[in-house]
Amino acid sequence: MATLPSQADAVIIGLGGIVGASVAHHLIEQGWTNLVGLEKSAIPSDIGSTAHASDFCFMTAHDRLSCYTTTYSQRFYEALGHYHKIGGLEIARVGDEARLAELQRKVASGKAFGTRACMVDADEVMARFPLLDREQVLGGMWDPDAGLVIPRSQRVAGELIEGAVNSGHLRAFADTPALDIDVQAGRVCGVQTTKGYVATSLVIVTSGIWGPIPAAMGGAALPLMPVEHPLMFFGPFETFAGTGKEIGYPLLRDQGNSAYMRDTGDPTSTEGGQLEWGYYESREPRLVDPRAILERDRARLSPSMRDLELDQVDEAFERAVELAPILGELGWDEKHSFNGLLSVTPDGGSLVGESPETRGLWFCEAVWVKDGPGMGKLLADWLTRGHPEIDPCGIDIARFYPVQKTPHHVHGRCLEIARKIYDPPVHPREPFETGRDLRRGPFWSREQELGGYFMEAAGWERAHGYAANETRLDRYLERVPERPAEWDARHFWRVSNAEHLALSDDVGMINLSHFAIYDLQGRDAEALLEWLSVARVGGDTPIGKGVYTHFLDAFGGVHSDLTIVRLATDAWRVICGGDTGHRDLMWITRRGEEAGLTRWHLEDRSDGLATLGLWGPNARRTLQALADDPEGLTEERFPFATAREIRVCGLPVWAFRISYVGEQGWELYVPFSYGLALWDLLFEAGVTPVGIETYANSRRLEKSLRLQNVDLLTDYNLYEAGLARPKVKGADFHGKAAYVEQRERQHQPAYLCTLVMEANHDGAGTPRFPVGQSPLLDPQSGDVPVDTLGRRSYVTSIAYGPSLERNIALAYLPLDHAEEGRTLLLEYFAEHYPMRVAAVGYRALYDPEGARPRG
Ligand SMILES: NCCCC(=O)O
Repeated sequence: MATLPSQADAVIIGLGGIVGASVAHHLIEQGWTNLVGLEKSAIPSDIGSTAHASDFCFMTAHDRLSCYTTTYSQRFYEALGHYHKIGGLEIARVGDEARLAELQRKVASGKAFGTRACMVDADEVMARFPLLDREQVLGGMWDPDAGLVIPRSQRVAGELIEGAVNSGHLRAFADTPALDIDVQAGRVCGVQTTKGYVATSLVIVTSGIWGPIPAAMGGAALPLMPVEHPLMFFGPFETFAGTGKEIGYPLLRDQGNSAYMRDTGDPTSTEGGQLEWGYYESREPRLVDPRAILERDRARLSPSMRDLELDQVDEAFERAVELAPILGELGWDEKHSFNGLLSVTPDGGSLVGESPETRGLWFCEAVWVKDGPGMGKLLADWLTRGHPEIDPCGIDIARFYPVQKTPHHVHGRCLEIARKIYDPPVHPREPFETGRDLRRGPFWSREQELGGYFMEAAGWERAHGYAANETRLDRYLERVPERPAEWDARHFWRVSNAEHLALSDDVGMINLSHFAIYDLQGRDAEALLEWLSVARVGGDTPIGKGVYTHFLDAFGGVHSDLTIVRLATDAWRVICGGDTGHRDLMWITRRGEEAGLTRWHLEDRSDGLATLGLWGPNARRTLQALADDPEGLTEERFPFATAREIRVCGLPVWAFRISYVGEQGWELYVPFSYGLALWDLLFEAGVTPVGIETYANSRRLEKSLRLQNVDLLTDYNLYEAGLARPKVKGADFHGKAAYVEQRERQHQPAYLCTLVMEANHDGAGTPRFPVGQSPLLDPQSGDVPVDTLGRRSYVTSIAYGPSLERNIALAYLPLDHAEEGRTLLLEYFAEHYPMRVAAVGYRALYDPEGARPRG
């Protein structure tokens, strides 16, 4: 038996599944040579989710990263000779028009993110999968590249590990659980195992449903819960007996019933295979504590294969038989049917990247078989090059604030996600029901009284509009179109657009308490912020000056979009969006450590300072009427992009003259205890409360303002995003070399453009107000434009702008399409809407000269 080495460059905990094996394979491919893999069971694992997985690969999803990792994985399996591309069907049943519409939306996502899915009618569904009752089928989606990992992803894991071991760069240890992770001064130092201790500065946890256990050993919280997933087998099913086929029909998803189905041809048997039917419990999913998973010797089949109770599936199974009567005819194989455990997370995304709690503790968790090799590649890129080739913001473990990783929060959200794995179609604006009322600004009680329509972001409750404004602003509602299509109007309140107009006519206040606010001070604070920022924030930057800036990754990709205000010679206030705030915090601390800049102190003010945006042509007049020093608020004495302390009827307010809504005004920062008083003063002075919808969507799009992780991604540089600065600052900064190289190019491969919808009526004459990310098509070719780096054009943000009376969108277009006046087609629920390019690069459509905020 091999002896555990005393030292390794990386230790993988949970090597034996498809994820651990893929991570090892891709690290070695990228030059890593001294890896140790620990597996508590056999190699490949015979107890984890890989061992019982159905091995499906459906290609198409509503998010770009998932399409990227699945496409990579599919090609990877195919190249190994372990992929059977039989295609996949997703069907809608008769009477379920909403499901059919969802499939149309999915086809559009496939176009946006690079898969080949298309709609098919009921006859074609039947031709491809003849086991169904034709009377039940409304139509479907065909994913031609979908398929099955054959013989098994478990076998692929075994082959990858064998190859890695044979390369001499991986030492693999079966039956070797990790007992503890040695962490000293916040850094991983080694792993204690049943076979001894191995020193290492890098641990990668790929333990699947057990992931939270090694995470806790390393001092980290991993927000993941296993959930039961019934899998039933019927047969023998003889259609493909003796044909040599391992699977005969395509994969079939019946999401309206939260179920899927496939045949297992089993060419090794003359009796044939079986029919497999799987179900995602959407009423009462059964979550399992990872610590309560049975040990191997106590489980009938395996720890991740629990016994199935028929009452878990009764109604769904009846519906399954309606669709596929053969399931009722073939006998149920009780002995081999089971409840497979799989991982769910609080937002449905995988958990990848370095733990915020412990340096050197990395995760690649909550990954499906269809994404295993893709995630392995992504993680290897991240560890080797410093960043993956696709922005990992949606899977980065650092996206969660600590409170979002507490057991109560995780349980509620995981339950919601488990219900949504297949059903119902998830709306892009859909709020969570659990984990609400977690973080509330001091204005919350007033917002309640006004009938706030609350949604949640980063734990904060934010009103998108106020019911009370429906009568106060009824004159504006006349100028705001109704949204007759239910999907377009879902989780949207028309009054928000009336508030938008009222703010621009007079003055409004917006609760911005969700901002993440970090005050930095100390000897290295200036050097640190200068090192991270594209813009100059130190040096001769005057005290009180606010600077809009970006943090770049090493390749010049846009990682953070934020504002930094100099508070004193050695102190700065860093203001980030709530959604991005925790990742920005990790970026500041970790890049600082790496640069040896550690003599600074950071105070997180996010829960102590509430923010009200006061904006509109009458903002100054209103504030002057309340301020202790009205003359101090004139244009001359309080210029744009400056900040200082003021008193508002005696209340201590830090006022920052800035605008994200294209109007004159201030962000007013106030200690929480004074928040209600400030709100009441402004309200009594006649200021209209305006929901966050205006700030985050409608006016943002009218001003062509980009949102990090939505329009701004590390996949694109600042020149492409239209946000590069006129001059490159002299001092060095993170990503500068790439930034300078990008600047020297004559053209960029793509440009972020602003587009307006020319005609928004669908084929039935219904006006549409698209939501979500949709592909753009070239009207000549009918294809999505693709730039020279292979990036596809899709609408990153879209909203109706009531001041312009148009749907307005942002999208990256390749150089040869980024041309003002050019028209592209937006695909939305299978219909096409002309979108005219109104601006290439950054130029606002509302008040393009920017006169209003400076007025
Ligand atoms: N558990 C098998 C995967 C099913 C699916 O991809 O829909």
